Amino acid sequence: MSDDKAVTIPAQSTGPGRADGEVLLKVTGLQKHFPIKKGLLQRQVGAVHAVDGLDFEVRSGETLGVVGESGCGKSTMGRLITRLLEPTGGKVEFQGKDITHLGVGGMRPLRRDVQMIFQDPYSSLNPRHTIGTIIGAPFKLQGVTPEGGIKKEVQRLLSVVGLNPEHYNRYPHEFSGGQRQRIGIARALALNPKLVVADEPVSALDVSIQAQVVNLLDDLQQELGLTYVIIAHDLSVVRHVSDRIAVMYLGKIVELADREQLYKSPMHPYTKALMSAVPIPDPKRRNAKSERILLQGDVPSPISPPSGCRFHTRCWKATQICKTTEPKLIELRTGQQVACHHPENFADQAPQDTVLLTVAKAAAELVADEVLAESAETSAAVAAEVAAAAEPEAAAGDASETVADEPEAAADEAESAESEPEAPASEPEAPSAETEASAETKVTKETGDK
Ligand SMILES: Nc1ncnc2c1ncn2[C@@H]1O[C@H](COP(=O)(O)OP(=O)(O)OP(=O)(O)O)[C@@H](O)[C@H]1O
Repeated sequence: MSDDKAVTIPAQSTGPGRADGEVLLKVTGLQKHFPIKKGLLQRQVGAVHAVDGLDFEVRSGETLGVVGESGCGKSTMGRLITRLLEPTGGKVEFQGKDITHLGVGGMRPLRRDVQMIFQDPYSSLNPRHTIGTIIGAPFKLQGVTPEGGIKKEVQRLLSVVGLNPEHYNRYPHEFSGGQRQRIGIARALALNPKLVVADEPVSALDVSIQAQVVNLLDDLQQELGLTYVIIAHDLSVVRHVSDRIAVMYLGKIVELADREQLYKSPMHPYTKALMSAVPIPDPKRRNAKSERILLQGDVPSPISPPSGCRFHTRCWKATQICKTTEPKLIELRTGQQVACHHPENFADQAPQDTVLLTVAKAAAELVADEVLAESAETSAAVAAEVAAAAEPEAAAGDASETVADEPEAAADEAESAESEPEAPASEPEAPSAETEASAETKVTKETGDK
C-alpha cells in the first residue's frame, strides 16, 4: 500500500465482549529458522531467524492485527499458526489442543476451523478453474456435502461476499482485483471456520477498493462470529479493524496492546516510528503531532540479528543495556505489553543507563526535535505519576523533590540525544571525564564493527 495515500476506513464496531471470549489460539515461544545450506553436500551454514520466539493469544471473536516492516516475519508467523509451515520451536495450541507438530492427517479436521486469506488475489486463484470450482474445492477436499449441494452453497457464499451468484461459471481473469479478493474470502469461509488468518488482505488492491474489502471482513465477523488475525505492513489498515495490535520487528513482538492504548500512548519507539508513518486524512489534525520519524538504514539481516534489543541499531534511545540485554515482553500497563528498556510514555526501565550509543545519536538526527522533546516530556510525566502512585506517602512529603527530579532526567535524555552524552542524571556522582570518554570510545569502537 502506498504510504502517501490514506485509506479512509470508518472505525469498526467493537461489540461488547468481543475480546473477552475464550482463548482460541495460544502461541508460546514460537520459532521458525529457515536453514541456509551451501556446497555440494548442502551443509547448513546458518539460518534465517524469521520468527524467533513469539508469545501471544487470540481470543474468540476478536481481531488481532499484526504489523511490521517487510521481512520481519509476519507471513511466516501466519503460516505457522495455520500450520502451513512446521515450526522449529515453540508451541501452537488451538482450542486447548497442541497442534504444533500435527501431520497432514491430524490437521485435516482442523483445516475446517483455521483458514487463510492470501495477499495476492491474482496468483492465489487457479486461472484454469471457474470460481465455482475454486470456492467449492474445500468441500471436495474435506469430503463434505453441504445441504442443498455444493453449487447452491457456492452461490450462497458468492452472495455473502457481495458477488453475483450467476457468475459461478466465470474464470478469475473476468474479475477485478477487489472481486478476486472476495472470491478468496468466499473460499476461506466455505467450511465455516473459527479462525481466519488474512495475510495483507488488501495491500495488493487499489486504495479505493481497500475500504470495501475491510468493511466486508468486518461485516462477516459480526455475522459469523469469526476470529481474525490480520497481517499488514503498516498501521493504516489494521488500526481500524483490530481489537489488539501486535507490532513485530525482526522475528519478535516488541509491543502488544489494545488498539486504543497503542494509539493513545505507544510505548515502543519502533511502534512510535510506525505510527508516525501513517498518513492522517483529517486536515485539521495534519499538523498535530504528526512529525514523521525516519528510521536509520534498513532492517538488519535476520540471519544474524543484532544482540540485545534487535531495534537498538536504529533506535534513537539506545544505550549500552539495549545492546547487551534483550528486553522481555512484559505488561507494563494493563492490556499493554512492551519489550523495551527505555519505553515511551512510561517510566524508564533502565534509568541508570543514560549514555546513548553512537548509533542512537545518528538515529536521533533523523527524528524531529519536537518528537524528542515530547518523548522526554511524556516519559518524565509518566515516571512522576508512577513514582507518586508507588509511594503515596513519600510523594506527599517530597512531592516537589520527586517532580523536580524527573523532568531534569528527561531533559538530560533529550539533550544527550543531540549533544555529547552527559553524566547520567541518576548517578550519585558524575563520572570523570576519563570514564565518560572511555565509555564513548568503547561504544564507538563496538558500533564501528557493525
Ligand atoms: N522459505 C523460506 N526460506 C528461507 N527464508 C525465508 C523463507 N520464507 C521467508 N524467509 C525469510 O524470512 C524472513 C521473514 O519473511 P516473511 O515473509 O515472514 O516476512 P514478512 O514480514 O511477511 O515480509 P513481507 O511483508 O515482505 O512478506 C525474511 O528474511 C525472508 O526472506
